[in-house]
Amino acid sequence: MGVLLECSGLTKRFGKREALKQVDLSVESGKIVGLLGPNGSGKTTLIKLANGLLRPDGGSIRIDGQEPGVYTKSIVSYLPDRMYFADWMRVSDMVRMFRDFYTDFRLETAEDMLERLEISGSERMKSLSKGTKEKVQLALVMSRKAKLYLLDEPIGGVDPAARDFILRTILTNYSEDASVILSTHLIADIEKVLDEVIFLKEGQVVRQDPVDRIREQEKKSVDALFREIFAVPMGAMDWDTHGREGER
Ligand SMILES: Nc1ncnc2c1ncn2[C@@H]1O[C@H](COP(=O)(O)OP(=O)(O)OP(=O)(O)O)[C@@H](O)[C@H]1O
Repeated sequence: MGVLLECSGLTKRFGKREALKQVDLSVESGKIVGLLGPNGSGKTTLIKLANGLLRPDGGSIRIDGQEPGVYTKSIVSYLPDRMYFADWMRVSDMVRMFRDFYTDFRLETAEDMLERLEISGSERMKSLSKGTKEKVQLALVMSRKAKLYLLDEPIGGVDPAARDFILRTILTNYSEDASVILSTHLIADIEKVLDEVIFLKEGQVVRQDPVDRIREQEKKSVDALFREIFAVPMGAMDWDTHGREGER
């Protein structure tokens, strides 16, 4: 299995803030990888760089050997952290848009998934709940036969029962030589499907390991390890008796 995503010295700045600092990492094809880290650690920035929505300020990022561009967009299926469609559209319009846009779109897969999720094609996006909109988007993104799926918080807004369906959807809808990179805060829910994890802290990779190795070496779950590495010291905040943050 070859390397599908490779970052070398990857750096991204927003003004004076360094969102990513000299990131080196590689992801092989055939893996489901969790991109994990606290708020502001650089997960979305990395995903946007991989998708060509941002340009690096230093270092490089390559997908299937190429810098993000026309070719990589044809093999990457991207679920953004925010909605990007017009509210007036019906679900069926969205399906049609994906079918027209992407030659690798599998119409039957999309229709089957939406049916299982009990989402009708005639529904207007604006009439759907936030979680249902997310399900529609994920169903469409996973219906492409891509080489790399970049999913930014794919289960953030959906209820626990639907999360399992979505995880199974992710597992069953990518081919063996494809990879999935997903960011999430819901580690306990998702770690059972992950092959590897990448921990990001303040724009740097602090750990990249297969999940099995973490369980073997650390004798704990990824969720427990994450909580340990990223624990916020109790003394960092003082709370007064009314539950408000106290003055320090
Ligand atoms: N467009 C922007 N302009 C300025 N700063 C930005 C911009 N996008 C991201 N940042 C900053 O870059 C850093 C990394 O942000 P990013 O959104 O990648 O983090 P994240 O790990 O995805 O966070 P979260 O878990 O909260 O979604 C943060 O400090 C953020 O404030």
